[in-house]
Amino acid sequence: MSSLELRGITVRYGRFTAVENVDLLVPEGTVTGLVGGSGSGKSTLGRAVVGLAPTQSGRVLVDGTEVARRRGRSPVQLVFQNSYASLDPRMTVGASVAEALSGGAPGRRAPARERRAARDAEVARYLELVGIDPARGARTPDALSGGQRQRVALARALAARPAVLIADEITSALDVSVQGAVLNLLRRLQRELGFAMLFISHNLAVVRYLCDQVAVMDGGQLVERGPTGRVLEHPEHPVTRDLISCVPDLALAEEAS
Ligand SMILES: Nc1ncnc2c1ncn2[C@@H]1O[C@H](COP(=O)(O)OP(=O)(O)OP(=O)(O)O)[C@@H](O)[C@H]1O
Repeated sequence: MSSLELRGITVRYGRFTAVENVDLLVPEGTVTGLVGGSGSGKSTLGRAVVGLAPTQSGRVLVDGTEVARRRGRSPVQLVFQNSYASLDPRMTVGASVAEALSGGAPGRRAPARERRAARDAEVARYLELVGIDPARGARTPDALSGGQRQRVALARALAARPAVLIADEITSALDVSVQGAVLNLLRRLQRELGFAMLFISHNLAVVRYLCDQVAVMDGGQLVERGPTGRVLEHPEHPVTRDLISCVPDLALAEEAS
């Protein structure tokens, strides 16, 4: 089980401050939903965690150790809304997953044939884990549906054995019928593998389903955070109330409580 801690993260695009002094803890093996209006800074914060945003100041810690000081592969993986952005269009999806594998037996000294067989078995294992027939590993991303591509993007992220997964609107480009399947899969894998997850979404119903805690952003700042039930049923900040009032079922739940 792993945890993610952000301390004083500030991100600027030129003179514009997109994220300001954000502190956030995603406790061991739990899921925090990051919500907020369009342009509030959610994606920028997610990208800052993996070093893809121009972070001005702040620290990212995984299991109490600063990520920038760790050696080797990053313990944090990011999956985007656009699965095309996560996968190289020229590579087979099997090769994309293989590239992300975090290594392991057999060692460098093993014969090439043995190493290749072990790698292929690992790739098949990750594709199966996300419900993709390993035979599809020989295809390129354009030969898959959006839902299948997003599953492969997830397999690729998990193949790196992340301690932390940042999921940025990963189902919003999918049909509603496929969204449910991908969310169920994500919830099952998160529980089984025990990684901490920052789940960025504008869909509060999905956040209620998946997240232990919710953090609300507005204008680059965190304005409210707490256990999901408390935040969604008894919101304290006007921004949170506004977000909830846009979702009829959640608004009714709040009125009833
Ligand atoms: N590369 C960039 N250069 C300049 N400004 C940017 C860049 N990326 C984002 N911004 C600005 O930073 C602010 C936060 O954007 P961000 O994408 O993080 O918001 P968001 O909460 O994820 O929004 P959405 O829900 O619409 O995706 C916005 O005002 C946006 O225009």
